[in-house]
Amino acid sequence: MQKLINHQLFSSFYRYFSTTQVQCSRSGSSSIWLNRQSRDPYTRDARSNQFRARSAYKLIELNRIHRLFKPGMAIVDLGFAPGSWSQVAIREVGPSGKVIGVDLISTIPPPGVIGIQGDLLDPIVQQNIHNHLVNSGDTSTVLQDHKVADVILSDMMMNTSGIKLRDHQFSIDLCDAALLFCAETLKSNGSFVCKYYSGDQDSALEKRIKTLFQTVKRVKPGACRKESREAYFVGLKRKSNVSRQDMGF
Ligand SMILES: C[S@@+](CC[C@H](N)C(=O)[O-])C[C@H]1O[C@@H](n2cnc3c(N)ncnc32)[C@H](O)[C@@H]1O
Repeated sequence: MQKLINHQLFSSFYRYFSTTQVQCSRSGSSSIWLNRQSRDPYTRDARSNQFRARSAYKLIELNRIHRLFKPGMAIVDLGFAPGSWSQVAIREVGPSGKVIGVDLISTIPPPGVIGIQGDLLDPIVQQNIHNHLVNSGDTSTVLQDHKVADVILSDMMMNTSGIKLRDHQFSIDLCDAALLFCAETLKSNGSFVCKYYSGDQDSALEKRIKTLFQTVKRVKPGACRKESREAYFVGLKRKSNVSRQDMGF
């Protein structure tokens, strides 16, 4: 928990730092970036299929391999802006399902998706998600410990700084926050997808995920940039009766 509090204090500094850095580096390399985008098949496909971002194809591939979604499911999409994962999820679960997207950034959610602006690390935001999952949407009521989501997705990350250690640590903290949220909210046998930036703590994180899920896979979908350290953990079949202590928190 102390780690999460530290993370909260750190995040406002990090947001400032990373935004400033991106602004500086974009101006120097914008033509290279634009050139790469125009030649990228995922960017082209995303545009013609009206996805809000090329990252839709990462989730499409993960779903093709692991069959995460079924019609009628309740999905939580952590770090959903601009919304391409939520577009994929709502298409898969259909009108009888539910997709709740959460992000620090204010974003108009895709049609059919419930959007919540806030920080996953904020307990009020977590309560709000929980309330939407059980239908009331009433944030004044503190609900009991119901496990109600079928799938929890986390593509959470701030702009990367280019400093490997910092990006890795930051992503591991976000994965831990998402994993703890799974422990509170995900149904038995439910699934988890979590983005991480690879580094020396990958195996320790994998071990924590394995305490909560029967099967854990590491996947680097084709749409991830080859040069990027980004990859995903997929946790399948959530075990029941696992405590925070069992998970090493
Ligand atoms: C790579 S983007 C997600 C892209 C999205 N999956 C899509 O396909 O459109 C990562 C998002 O995570 C969000 N994020 C980072 N930390 C967060 C936090 N603590 N709580 C909620 N959202 C967070 C960022 O604001 C950012 O919009």
